[in-house]
Amino acid sequence: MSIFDNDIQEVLFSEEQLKNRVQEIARQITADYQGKEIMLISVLRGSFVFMADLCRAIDLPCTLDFMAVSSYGKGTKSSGQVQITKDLSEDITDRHIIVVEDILDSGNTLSYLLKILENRHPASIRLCTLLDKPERRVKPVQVHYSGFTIPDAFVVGYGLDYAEKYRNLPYIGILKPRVYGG
Ligand SMILES: O=P(O)(O)OC[C@H]1O[C@H](OP(=O)(O)OP(=O)(O)O)[C@H](O)[C@@H]1O
Ligand SMILES: Nc1nc2[nH]cnc2c(=O)[nH]1
Ligand SMILES: [Mg+2]
Repeated sequence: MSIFDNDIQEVLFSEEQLKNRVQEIARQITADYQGKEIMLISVLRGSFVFMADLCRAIDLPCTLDFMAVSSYGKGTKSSGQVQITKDLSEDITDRHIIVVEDILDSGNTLSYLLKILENRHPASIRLCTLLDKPERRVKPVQVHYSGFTIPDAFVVGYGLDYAEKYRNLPYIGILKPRVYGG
């Protein structure tokens, strides 16, 4: 139960389902990178909840860094203009990077971001996204780890916002269109 329940049309993933899937992804990453040290890069702000759960379930030497980009502003459609509002604190040269995202939608954010990071010459770079909305893709993006494929609907919760709200909802749900005037 949450004070936001009334704004949610349908629960897509419960807390339990999210927890189980995050653990599966973490096990896969742990197996794939045996003998290596990895660096997780969380794309703020949406991925902070996923990052917090994922990193604690990965059993590898691991460093963390954060980058902030924004293209949605207060709306439900990508502006197409991706802005870096905070860059990394660490050098990623020769590091094994996993970019951690909450959602891959049009692909505008990640195609832009991955290009920038690749130019910094990491040893390797992979993308881990909790949600993927392939129907909406405008820019192609290669995904290595994906939690769930979802339909074309605006979702909130578990870090994902609408106009900065709902990030603290413990589950992921489809927002009622009346909430954003859709
Ligand atoms: O594939 P795309 O269409 O580019 O959409 C995905 C991006 O949109 C959201 O970020 P947003 O710009 O809303 O910033 P936020 O993480 O601070 O909410 C989300 O966290 C992804 O980064
Ligand atoms: N909250 C939220 N942010 C997004 N960014 C891109 N797609 C979405 C979505 O469905 N929900
Ligand atoms: Mg957002």
